[in-house]
Amino acid sequence: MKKARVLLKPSLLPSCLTRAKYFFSSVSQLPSISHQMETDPSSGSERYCYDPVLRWDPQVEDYFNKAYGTDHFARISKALTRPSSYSCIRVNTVKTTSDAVIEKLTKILNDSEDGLKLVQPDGSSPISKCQIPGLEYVVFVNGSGPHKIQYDFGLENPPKEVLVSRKCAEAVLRGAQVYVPGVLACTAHVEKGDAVAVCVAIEQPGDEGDWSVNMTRGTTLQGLPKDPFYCERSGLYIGMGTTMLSRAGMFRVSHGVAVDLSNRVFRLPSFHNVLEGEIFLQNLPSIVAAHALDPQKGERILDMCAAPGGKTTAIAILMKDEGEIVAADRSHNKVLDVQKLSAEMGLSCITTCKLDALKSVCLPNTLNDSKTVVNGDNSGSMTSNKEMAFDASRRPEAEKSCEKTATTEQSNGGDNVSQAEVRKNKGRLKNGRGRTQTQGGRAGTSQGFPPNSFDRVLLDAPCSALGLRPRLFAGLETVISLRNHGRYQRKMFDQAVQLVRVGGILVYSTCTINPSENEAVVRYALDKYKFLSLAPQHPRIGGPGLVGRCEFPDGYIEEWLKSGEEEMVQKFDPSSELDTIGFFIAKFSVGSKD
Ligand SMILES: C[S@@+](CC[C@H](N)C(=O)[O-])C[C@H]1O[C@@H](n2cnc3c(N)ncnc32)[C@H](O)[C@@H]1O
Repeated sequence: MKKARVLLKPSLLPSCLTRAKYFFSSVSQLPSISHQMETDPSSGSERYCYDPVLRWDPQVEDYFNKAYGTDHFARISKALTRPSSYSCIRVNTVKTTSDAVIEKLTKILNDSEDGLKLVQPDGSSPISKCQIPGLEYVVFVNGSGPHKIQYDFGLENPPKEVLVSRKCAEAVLRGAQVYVPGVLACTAHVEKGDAVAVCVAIEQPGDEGDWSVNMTRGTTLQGLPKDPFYCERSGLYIGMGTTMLSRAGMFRVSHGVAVDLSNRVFRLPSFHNVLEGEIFLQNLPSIVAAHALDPQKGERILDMCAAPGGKTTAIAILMKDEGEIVAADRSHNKVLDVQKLSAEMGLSCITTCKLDALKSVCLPNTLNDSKTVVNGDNSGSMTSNKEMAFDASRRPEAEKSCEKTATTEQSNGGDNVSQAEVRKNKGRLKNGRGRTQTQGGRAGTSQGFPPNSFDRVLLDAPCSALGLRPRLFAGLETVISLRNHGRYQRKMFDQAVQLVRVGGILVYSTCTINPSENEAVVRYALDKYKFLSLAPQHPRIGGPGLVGRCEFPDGYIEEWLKSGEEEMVQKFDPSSELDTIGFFIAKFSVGSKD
């Protein structure tokens, strides 16, 4: 067995370890996930193993190599192909406590076969409470891997196989089952109950610089070198399991588990449908982003790109469900997801609306034309509005009329309504239709909000998502598309900055490692809006941002942070000891806008 590789530059270790000190007192028993697996060519283990190489567009790779250094980027790239070695659970403290959740999860794991596999080498529980001050409501469940799977076949006698899509494999590596829609191909004559090796089909380069899997669903595999995708599957085996359906069944039915993957390269518990409403599976940096916003009870907060509502609900819990959070998203269906999650978690301070973040600011001359509607889902928050620091009733009538929130079509048919009607509806909805009954329905459209109408704004921007783990393919992003993400985010930022009141806070976050969407957006913001300044974040467990600039071969110059700014942001590096997704958080204080 080769030795585990050191994942951090030695010079970075002291500061990272200080940051990680609290964290690691709870996640200290994690088996290393950087072991290279033993190989034995004669047994086919070079082929039947998990050792993926993440493919990038060459220019993107070049850009990231310049930004991070070649060795560091190679480590990031490798880390992205693996799941984080633990699951992070945010406890809904409005409903329960970490201790109660730990007790319930322990029982659930003890009662399940899979739970036994998670018990740590020293026999201790894989479940622990986060030790970072202020984050005691976060619970970790350690997983393990990569495990060497005994496929028990040599090259002469290949295993029966099920080939799954990349998306399916990424979910399976995070602990999901292999569901029927994810199956692309299967060996001939597979019957229900057969032992199969599960491998993944990853996009391959085409003749015209395109990428595709190029395989028809239902393809028959023989396990022979003449199989389609034979070479490409090498090193892409994610486990061994038992088929729940015959080959014919897998391609006939539309849903259900295709393979019970009992022997996995990575073992992480699945929390699907577990303790619904009491817990939420969320990456640690996302929880930290909600803390960076530092929401206070009674404040009025805008979450501009809120769906599915992970951060919205985290913010609501930090506010003890007192105040008003407007959770907006461009997608109608996704807004319904936020409503559903809020209801499930029993949070009443969340108002939802469909709103394009690029049109979030409604200017005074549009106010007269705008429609005002009531969000039945927000009936609870209407009550708590009375206590709000930024009380809607104290805002000018013109400002209030700018808002139009969820379920409105149901209450007023989407027509313009008077304020009196609005208030009447609020009361009716509060005592009438239950929150969950609004879910089936509709998300109202907002016309935007007046400038300076929020105490705090979170812009958790749509991004290239190049920090998400595990990721098995990254070839579609080009330097141009990466720049375009940054452009889109800057436009959203232009809106966000107008909506925060003087003295308020704006948090910008992404789940990508791409500096064009992180440091370059911060540079843009600080250079354009002189009234913004970077604010300290608590807790600060991420690493520093990138200082400097990048000159591209086409002459484009991208400016990043200036010296002294790097420690004000949090950059979560997937290859660091924290073992999180790649994530970026910048917090801005809004000074006088004059
Ligand atoms: C990174 S996700 C947000 C995740 C969310 N904050 C959470 O923690 O659960 C980005 C979201 O932005 C939304 N989005 C994309 N473009 C948008 C736009 N122009 N206006 C509003 N939302 C947008 C997407 O629908 C997506 O739900």
